Amino acid sequence: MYRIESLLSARLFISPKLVGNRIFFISNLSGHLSLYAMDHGGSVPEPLLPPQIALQNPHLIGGEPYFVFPDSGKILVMIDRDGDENYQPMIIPLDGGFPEPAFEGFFEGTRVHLGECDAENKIVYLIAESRASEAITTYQGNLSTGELVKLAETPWGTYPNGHTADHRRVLLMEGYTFGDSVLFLWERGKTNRVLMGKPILDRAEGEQVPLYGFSSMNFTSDEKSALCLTSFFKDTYSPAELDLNATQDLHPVEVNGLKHSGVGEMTGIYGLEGARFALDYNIDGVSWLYEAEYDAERKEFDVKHVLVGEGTLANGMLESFYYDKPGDRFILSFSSATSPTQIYSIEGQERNLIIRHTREKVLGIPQDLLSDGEDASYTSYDGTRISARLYLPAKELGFTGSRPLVYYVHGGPQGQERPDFAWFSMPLIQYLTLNGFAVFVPNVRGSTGYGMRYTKQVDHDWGGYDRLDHVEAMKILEKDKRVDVHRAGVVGRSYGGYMTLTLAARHPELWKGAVDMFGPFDLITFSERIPETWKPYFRIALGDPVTDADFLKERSPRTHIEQITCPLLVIQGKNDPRVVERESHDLVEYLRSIGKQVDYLMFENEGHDVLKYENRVRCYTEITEFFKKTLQP
Ligand SMILES: CSCC[C@H](NC=O)C(=O)N[C@@H](CC(C)C)C(=O)N[C@@H](Cc1ccccc1)C(=O)O
Repeated sequence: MYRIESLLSARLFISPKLVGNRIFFISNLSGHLSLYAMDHGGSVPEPLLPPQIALQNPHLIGGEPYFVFPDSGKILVMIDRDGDENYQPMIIPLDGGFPEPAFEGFFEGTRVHLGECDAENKIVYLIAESRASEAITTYQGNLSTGELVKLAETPWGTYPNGHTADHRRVLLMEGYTFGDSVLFLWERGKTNRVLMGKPILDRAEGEQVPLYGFSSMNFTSDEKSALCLTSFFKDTYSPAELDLNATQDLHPVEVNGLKHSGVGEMTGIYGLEGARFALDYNIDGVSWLYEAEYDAERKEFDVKHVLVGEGTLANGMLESFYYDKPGDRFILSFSSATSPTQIYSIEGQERNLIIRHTREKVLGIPQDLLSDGEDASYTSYDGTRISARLYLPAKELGFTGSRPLVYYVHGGPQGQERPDFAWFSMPLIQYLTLNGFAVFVPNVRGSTGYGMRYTKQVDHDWGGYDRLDHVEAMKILEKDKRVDVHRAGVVGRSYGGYMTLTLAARHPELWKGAVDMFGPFDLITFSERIPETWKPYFRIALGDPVTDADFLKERSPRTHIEQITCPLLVIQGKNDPRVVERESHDLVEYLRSIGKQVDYLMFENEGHDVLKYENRVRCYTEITEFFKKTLQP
């Protein structure tokens, strides 16, 4: 008999930053996420925020969760209220304290994201979403003077992505849907100029434009061009150099000396110092990070060191890393399917000094009783390769016979399930295998991690071809004697919750139980209830609730839900701004009105996640007990 408390005793150690002799990090040491600091070399972590403040999961924030400004003796930290995602930039002293609004409360009433920060010049970039209209405004802020300069305001939002050393020129990216973006140059005192792409308002009705998939913009040392990541030359993304004195002038850049092989994407280029960069890759979910030097003449990167991907830091996921320029060191958070998040620093000129700063463990359960998972990729109905993993109970647990199946669907939809102990799903997967279940985790079309074309396939097709990939997976799993597909349950959060409802309603013969965590039930009401600033994106990526009403109705779980035959458990956070509580409430009320079996678990102090310790214990326990009851392991 294993307890969920064993898995949850492994606390999160994420978003570390190394400043002088101090390691700053976010952790749930107290039962909810907060900000801490400890000495490099070891000391008892000190809380930097009062105990009643709970931070959001950095993965959901979209931008920096906090930033340290040592010379000003300040930390800028993004704080919401119990998951409502109305983040406000707040200031605390370097050694902690009660947060005060930054910029004299200028951002009150908006939802703010913290973009790039420059500790030396005390410059920050902030993106403020209106809570009343479709307007997103981008600012450059000076923490020393309190000055705020407006860089742009659009319904789509522009995200600062690279700046010159003096911050007089900034690259702004306006994104419409995944990969479809336009790059602007902001220059102090001048009108914003398009560098790459065609702004949406200049496009003819139905006009097809090239997808650039831009990210990771970095000005080169001479500031005449920018290095960036793009899908323009390679579907799985590659570096390119953009001439800033011209328009639409992009050149491919090679990378020499990579050590990994396999299917995946390049995911980031980060300027370290001068011509030195960190290059980030995601190879079938596993992280690789290299240190490389850029040769501007040859337009090539030469890898100097493997930072993540080999040795201690192999076969797992890099949650985040931070480069400490004065100390020429890296600090990072890394986890795998069977090992919780740990903070490591990589030091020394040869990058061969790897120091582990935490000793988190799953309490009382040997690591070999956890499941590494195995590759279970398959070919779908139209020949598309679908990446997937199958987590089976460890042999030592002594389960015999074919195992009942829990089918886990990730969210986004443009997300990816990775060997990531920091994310909600991994403790659940491990707890389920400890209880005798097989857990199947696919990354169907629409997921990130397998190239731009793969990811784009779910745009304006929610519950379409991706649904059929799931149905196909169930046919393939039927042939695996280790798995009993006749005792199968489905679970997912957010878009995964939507897909859970869709699969349970449209393919009722496949399931004996379903758990929907905050999934949209009715795509029209869902679209009307999301924050105003998200509506322009969802009108394209999902469908327009006015002009595409018939399509959205056909793709809504509400339209098919009467066909559901298995029991359903619905889980929801009261403060969720993305899929509001009303959406799950409507689902539960409707199912009860037609006599279907449904349980409702609603957390008063959660948003689009389940983050607080007591809630996590309850959530994982209820999901597992539900599947024990319905699938009989
Ligand atoms: C500018 S809108 C981005 C919305 C974001 N989707 C990103 O691709 C998102 O919040 N998706 C939700 C579903 C939606 C509200 C119906 C979602 O599935 N959330 C996931 C978390 C996640 C967020 C972003 C990217 C991947 C996963 C979840 O909570 O599991």
